[in-house]
Amino acid sequence: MATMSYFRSFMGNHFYIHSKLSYGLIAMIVASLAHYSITSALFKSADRNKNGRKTPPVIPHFLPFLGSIPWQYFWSPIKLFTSSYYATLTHPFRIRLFSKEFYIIQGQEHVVAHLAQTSTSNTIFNASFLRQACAMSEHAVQRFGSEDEETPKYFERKYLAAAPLYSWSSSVIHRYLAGRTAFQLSRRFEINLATRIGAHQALSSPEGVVLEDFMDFFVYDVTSALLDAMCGKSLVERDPGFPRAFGIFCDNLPTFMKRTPRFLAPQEYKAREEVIEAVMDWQTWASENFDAKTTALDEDGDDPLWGSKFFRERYTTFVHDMGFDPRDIASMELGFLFGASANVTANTYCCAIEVFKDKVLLEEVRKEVQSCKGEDQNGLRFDTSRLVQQPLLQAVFAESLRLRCHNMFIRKTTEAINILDWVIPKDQFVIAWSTPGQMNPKVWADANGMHPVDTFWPGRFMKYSSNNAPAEFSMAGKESSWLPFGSGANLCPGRQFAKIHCIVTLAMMVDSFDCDILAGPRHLKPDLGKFGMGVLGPSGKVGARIQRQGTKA
Ligand code: HEM
Repeated sequence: MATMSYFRSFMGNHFYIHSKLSYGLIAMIVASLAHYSITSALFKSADRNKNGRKTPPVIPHFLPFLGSIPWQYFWSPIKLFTSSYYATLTHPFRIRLFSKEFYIIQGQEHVVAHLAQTSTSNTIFNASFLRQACAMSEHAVQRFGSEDEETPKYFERKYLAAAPLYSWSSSVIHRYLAGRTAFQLSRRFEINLATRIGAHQALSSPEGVVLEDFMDFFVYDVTSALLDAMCGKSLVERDPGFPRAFGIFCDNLPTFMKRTPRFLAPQEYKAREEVIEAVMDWQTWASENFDAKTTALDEDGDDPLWGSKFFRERYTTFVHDMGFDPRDIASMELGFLFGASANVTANTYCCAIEVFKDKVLLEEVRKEVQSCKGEDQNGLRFDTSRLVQQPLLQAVFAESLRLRCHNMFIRKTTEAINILDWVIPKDQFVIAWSTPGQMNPKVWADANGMHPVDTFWPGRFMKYSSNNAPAEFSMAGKESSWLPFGSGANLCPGRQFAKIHCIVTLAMMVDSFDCDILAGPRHLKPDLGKFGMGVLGPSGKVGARIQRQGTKA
């Protein structure tokens, strides 16, 4: 009897617990479906408000407390923006993650209007970059973000919503990368690169050499030519290992930004330490040896120790006048060198691979390069201003960036803003990507579907007229869907130099080398690990056989 009643009571409890669980589960499913239906209905109605000011709706989701996580972003981000539900959205909306909300801007006209805002701030990105990637001390990062810092007297504050030091530093950079100083930088780069290519070991023997990693040419020759052009020869001369360590540093931005523990990436952290030390050593040495009375300056005020007035003056202001630690200023300048080199080198590398891979394209590029040759008394090989106007070379540059450069633009509103007729309140995170526009088939597909948008085809940027006139480079009507350099208020100040760097390097290479690319499609696929952080280089090592031009059998 006792056993029976125990059995009955056990079964009764069991059913009771089970049915409670089942009811709970059913209730949760019903609540989730109801929540999804409500958020869907609100989402659909958000764009219907014709009275002007609209609020970006929350993306439909099932679980009220969890929100919506676009998982695909983590393994296939380009597809997320090109062939998922998110790709169909053409207006601003909100994503909710636990208790946080982010505003996501979709639709090209909205993205461009968002980037034009001057009252949104990117300080949060700048601070994380300096702290996490460039290892600047917390004290210095705080000073950069402080509204209480005073900038030098001659400074006119920029209209952007940025703390005084960011704003000042940015305006000095804009000045350095414009007009005559930018022109001189380009010339120095061109001369340095010509010298390095001329002395290249691989080209001294007619058989040429096989490079296990084609990127080595860009790290040791192209990047060194650029560093020498910006900083003078002393940075690399004082630490000949700098280009290699700098290459590792640039290639590992995600490692630092994600704060990967040091024991998982010892080589990467070691490389970062080396480059910070090297920049500090060069700057300290230049500061100790520069003498305003005796050091020779050229007609632009540049000197051989600092390479340019730009670095000399920034050091004097930050270290001598404002009392920053030289190591923190080395971190800051490392950040600048990263900005000036990482994307530009990766894009030029990708362009060289595309051009050497396609023999028809190579011959067409060579014809353009040939038409711009002419030695001047300074040893420059090309008429650069003519070279950078060549249609196919420009198209190669633009198409590589369209396909490979994926930027995430993250801002915080400092006041309520209007993005066309959508209103975003103060103190909100607003995010946009360059990807949806750059991969939009409606904008970029060719008429007969021969060149899908995920393939490299410079013809997208060429305009052919019917009356046998030469083809022209054209971006007409597509500008808002091509945002590798951003747009509006924070547009990249190095974009003109980036074009010169790419086209001049390509011209010198095709004029000097024959080159076989020794890698299959698997290795050439974009490295999605850096998605959102600029140009995606190939995901594997790319071998190359290079040989002096014309010596190939
Ligand atoms: C292909 C090459 C390049 C790409 C794709 C690129 C892309 C960008 C992007 C997307 C931004 C931010 C725009 C925004 O937040 O709205 C930016 C900013 C910046 N870029 Fe570039 N860039 C390139 C080359 C260069 C070069 C060669 C230099 C310097 C010589 C440079 C210096 C800078 C600086 C200093 C900023 C920050 C500007 C400021 O704070 O006002 N960039 N770049």
